[in-house]
Amino acid sequence: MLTSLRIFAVNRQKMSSLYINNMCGCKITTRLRPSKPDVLLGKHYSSLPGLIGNDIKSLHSIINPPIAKIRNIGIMAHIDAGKTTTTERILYYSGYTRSLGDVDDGDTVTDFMAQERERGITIQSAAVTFDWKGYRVNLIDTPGHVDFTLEVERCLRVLDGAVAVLDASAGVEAQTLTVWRQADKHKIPRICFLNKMDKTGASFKYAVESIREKLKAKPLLLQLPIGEAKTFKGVIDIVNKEKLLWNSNSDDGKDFERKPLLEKSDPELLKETVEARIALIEQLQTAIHRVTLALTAVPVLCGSALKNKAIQPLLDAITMYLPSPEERNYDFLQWYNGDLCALAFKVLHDKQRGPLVFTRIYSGTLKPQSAIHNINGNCTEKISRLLLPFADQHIEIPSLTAGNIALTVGLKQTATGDTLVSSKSSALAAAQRAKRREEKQQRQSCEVERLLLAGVEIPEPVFFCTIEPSSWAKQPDLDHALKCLQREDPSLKVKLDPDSGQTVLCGMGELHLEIIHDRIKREYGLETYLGPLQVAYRETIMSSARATDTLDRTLGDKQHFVSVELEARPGETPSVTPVIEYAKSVSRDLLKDSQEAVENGVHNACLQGPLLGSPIQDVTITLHSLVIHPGTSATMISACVSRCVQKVLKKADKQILEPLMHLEVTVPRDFLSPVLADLAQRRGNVQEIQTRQYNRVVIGFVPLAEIMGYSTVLRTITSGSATFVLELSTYRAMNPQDQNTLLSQKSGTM
Ligand SMILES: Nc1nc2c(ncn2[C@@H]2O[C@H](COP(=O)(O)OP(=O)(O)OP(=O)(O)O)[C@@H](O)[C@H]2O)c(=O)[nH]1
Repeated sequence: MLTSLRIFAVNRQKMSSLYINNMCGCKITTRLRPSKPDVLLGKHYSSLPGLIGNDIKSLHSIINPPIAKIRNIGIMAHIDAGKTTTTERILYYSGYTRSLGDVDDGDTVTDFMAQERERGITIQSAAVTFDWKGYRVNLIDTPGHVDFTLEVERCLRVLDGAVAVLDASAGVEAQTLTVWRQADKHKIPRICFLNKMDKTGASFKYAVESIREKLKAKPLLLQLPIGEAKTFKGVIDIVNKEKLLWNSNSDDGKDFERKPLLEKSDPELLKETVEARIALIEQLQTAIHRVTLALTAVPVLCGSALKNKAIQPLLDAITMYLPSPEERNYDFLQWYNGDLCALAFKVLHDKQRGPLVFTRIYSGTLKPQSAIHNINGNCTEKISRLLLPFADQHIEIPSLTAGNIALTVGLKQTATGDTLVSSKSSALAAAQRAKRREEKQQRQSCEVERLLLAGVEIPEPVFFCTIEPSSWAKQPDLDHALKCLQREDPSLKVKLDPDSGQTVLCGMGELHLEIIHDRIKREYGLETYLGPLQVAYRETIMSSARATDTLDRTLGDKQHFVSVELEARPGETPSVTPVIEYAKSVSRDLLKDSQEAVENGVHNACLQGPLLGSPIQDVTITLHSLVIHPGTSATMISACVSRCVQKVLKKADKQILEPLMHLEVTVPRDFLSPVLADLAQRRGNVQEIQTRQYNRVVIGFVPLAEIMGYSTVLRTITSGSATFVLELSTYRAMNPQDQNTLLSQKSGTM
């Protein structure tokens, strides 16, 4: 369909240098954009069979390509594996950028997005649309840092396929494993790209072996490298028995002679052979596609993004072997019967255009100037404009069908992770269909969950700190900024400290909170002060206790009377919220009206434990007796229960739980000793030291409280040669000595 299109060009503006270094050594860079000479496409590359010609931009004007021609893919990688460089090359070869960006020069598309941010126009790389040989590819950004694993997970849910970029000199690394597991969870077909084949230490064999051993995946080698490290020149296409060389000086390389079938001497034989060969290759490619979709094997390709080698075959593999949206089995689609069902997977705030919502359409059609119903928010909103996020241009379009990624303008309530349908009645009809087709025993909430695509579990934040504006007058502006940021990022929690009245930010890591702080300044122009970073502890009890409490109060002409007796004991199974039980002696009739108030009281009391005021977990509360006089308000019932729970928790043996982190440090062997000595001082527990080529990988556990600011120390003791990945493993009971030290510190007696 050809339509006249309105194009919003996103301005590129040169900005001054900004460099934020974070805990794990990954970086956000924006620097002055130097003008770079255009680099020619690899001349020796020839396309694989079965694909449409080279008219890369032809689909730019096609708004709704056939669904079979759509690929929604993501690139996942360990820090520094080359995700950005590979993305840059992909955008260049697909024709949407005219010069090659370089992460080391700070002039990549990602950088220009950060520049946009500096100007207050928040256009980030949530998704970039481009076309490759007749296919529409939506490349969805997946952040590489562990602080953003939630964001990775959210993005994975809108992908139909993914490319795992590996550093060929390191093979599978910690973060590759994490995102691989997440992709397993969402059953996403993948291909592996062994990048950095030009790098010293690059080993195709080693990297392939690590896929087999660490990812427990079956590698399907589609290519072999021609040379390794300094001698890397190109790849062999195993399926088509072709050499793809990017070095113009070595164009031969045939080591056996082949006698060609000639048109002149054997026309019939030649025709038959060509047909048979095409059929064979088609069959092979279908088989590769099939096993990739079934997740029984992973096609493996290799190349060097930095040296501009083997990116085009990677693009071909994306379109050939990764699935189209209609090949994915999305269970919930049956409930919608072709009606609109879409997922808002990223919300951005643009100063000019207001909230921009990136949306994946699963079924039905999205149209501007139309109302949609947000199931999570239970609200109806209007989309004013619909845009296609083509690289750095946003194209206004009249409609978009299932399988596509759209950028919507006008949705003011929608938050990241919300499910959008055409109307409330459509949501109800879908719920009815789900109900009818499900077995009767299944609970209503399961049905609703299935209808809501937003099934991402948000992990509890491990860090928190207070945040204050420069003056009280700015507090409403700060509240507004935090509200917007929370809509974008559900892993950011904001609460009010009940004692001090201060605003508290809770996040997934040091970097997460640093970035929030930075964004408040850049995007909302607010100077704020962060309090010291604190670890989110939890509390539990180690013994049972019983207590009673009575509340007898007259307010106005009303008398409120509650008497309660309850017991707290350590929970049998881990649970972050208290398990509530009712003894037989408690009247069921009385409970009918007061159960909600009782449970609110228990939950409120468990938010602040008696030792540090941290949330209580792994506890069971049993209500043994409850007396309520008629006319007593729910607030009074909750207040009495809450007070009694606090009393009983104080009586029991109390225990602080601290976050224990899983740590992986990759360090050159010469620096192993200082790293181990330093970890020993941090109450670290080393489980294993692996050999990875020239490096050693230290794997172990360390309490979060001991690892704050680790990046600076690690950089110093290893001369900047080590990297590390930190991830929450569990909450662990502190030993009595450490617990006493912590309590003394907190109470200021130390
Ligand atoms: N030798 C070599 N270096 C590469 C290659 N691809 C990327 N690099 C370098 O590796 C470093 C990291 O590259 P990026 O593209 O920023 O990697 P990334 O995975 O996006 O990194 P994060 O965003 O920090 O996770 C840069 O210094 C790149 O120049 C490659 O094919 N060969």
